[in-house]
Amino acid sequence: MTIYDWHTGPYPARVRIALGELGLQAQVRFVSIDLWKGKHKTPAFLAKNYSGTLPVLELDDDTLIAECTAITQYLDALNGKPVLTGTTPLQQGVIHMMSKRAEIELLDAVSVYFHHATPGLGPDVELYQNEEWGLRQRDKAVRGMRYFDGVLQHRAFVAGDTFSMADITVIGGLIFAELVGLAVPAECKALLDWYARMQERPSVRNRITMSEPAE
Ligand SMILES: N[C@@H](CCC(=O)N[C@@H](CS(=O)(=O)O)C(=O)NCC(=O)O)C(=O)O
Repeated sequence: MTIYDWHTGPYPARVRIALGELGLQAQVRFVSIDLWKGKHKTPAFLAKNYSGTLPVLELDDDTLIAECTAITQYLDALNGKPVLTGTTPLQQGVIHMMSKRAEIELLDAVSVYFHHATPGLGPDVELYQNEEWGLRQRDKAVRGMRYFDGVLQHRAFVAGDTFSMADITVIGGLIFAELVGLAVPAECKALLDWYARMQERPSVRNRITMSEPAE
């Protein structure tokens, strides 16, 4: 399997953490796509992912899977014993809901702030920016942090009593928030305590050191 990504990216972190949790790192070859130079928007890469985003998983039969949730779902199902996306219909439903909510209310909101209300990837890549929209999404992301703080006041993990894909998506959101200097409100103690625990997981600590042959 080949993964096209950028080693420090928040969305790529989601798949790298999933690979670490599943012990699949050795089965993956990473190829760097330099999004700071707009290499994710070239015709060659758009042919791999219409959306022009990272990461993309390419299987040995040339199948291409984009979208972090889809890639995680595929990897988690490989050995028939899912540990990240749920083993019962109820778990699968709740994990998918909380992961999607983490995308909408936190991770994607921080991403829009980055691309629209900061220099983002630079003027050659950010061809359209709307600062007001970016600032609104920043405020939405902080509300999302408060929401997940409330969730984690009552449960050990984002979707229940075990670690799941939903935790990985919130981790991605907080990685992106750190990158853009968007601090978690100090009063969000449950979220901050949970994040400190998450950063102790080897899959989170070691995500960037995975072998990284540049393209
Ligand atoms: N919905 C996609 C979003 C992926 C995404 O936005 N990836 C970022 C990579 S990173 O910023 O996290 O490194 C990207 O390609 N951004 C480039 C761009 O949006 O132009 C997913 O979940 O995979």
